[in-house]
Amino acid sequence: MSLCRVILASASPRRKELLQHLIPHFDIISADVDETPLADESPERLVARLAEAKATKVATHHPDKLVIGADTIVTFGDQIFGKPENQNDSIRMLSMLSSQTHQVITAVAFRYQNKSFVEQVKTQVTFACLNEQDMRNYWQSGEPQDKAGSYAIQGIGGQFVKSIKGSHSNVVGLPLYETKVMLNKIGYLN
Ligand SMILES: Cc1cn([C@H]2C[C@H](O)[C@@H](COP(=O)(O)OP(=O)(O)OP(=O)(O)O)O2)c(=O)[nH]c1=O
Repeated sequence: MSLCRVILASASPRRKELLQHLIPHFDIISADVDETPLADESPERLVARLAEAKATKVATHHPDKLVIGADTIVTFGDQIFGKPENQNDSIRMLSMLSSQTHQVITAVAFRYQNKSFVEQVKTQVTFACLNEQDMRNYWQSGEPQDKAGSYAIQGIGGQFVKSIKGSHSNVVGLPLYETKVMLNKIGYLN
């Protein structure tokens, strides 16, 4: 039996790497949840609901642990971009993001002692102008497939980003500063 007090409810290698900056030892149990938005669900409601659903799913079997779930989405106008379904979907998203500013929202949910704590963080990202060939080549790299909005700021997709306003780690999938504040609030890092 593991002696770790914390479980990260995520299959994302990025979240694992980021959380390692705050907590030396934790277990990982991924939580598979249906990420389809509900009818008329706002981006803020969606991202919070999914982060909480991931944490709760794992916490059901581990009530004595701090379980951390997270979800990241990209919003542009009234559109919500999750992971691309295929190359056309990726090109559709990136074409809309080209030369524009969009928002990345990550919600972080803690499930601890039968209570939920959810925070969300927003980062503004401004893209350079992308042409069709850039987007096709990018798809072939394999990077956009499992990323919200179809890009990774921490990888090849970083060259599409002219500027950001707000937390960089939030775009990658776990806002480090805000997560640390949450850990402090529940007394974990004190
Ligand atoms: C915009 C952007 C997203 N992403 C990633 C963060 C998330 O891992 C992913 C969005 O999908 P999520 O559903 O938030 O997470 P996930 O399926 O990867 O992992 P899990 O649900 O098991 O926790 O997109 C980047 O890595 N870089 C970026 O620049």
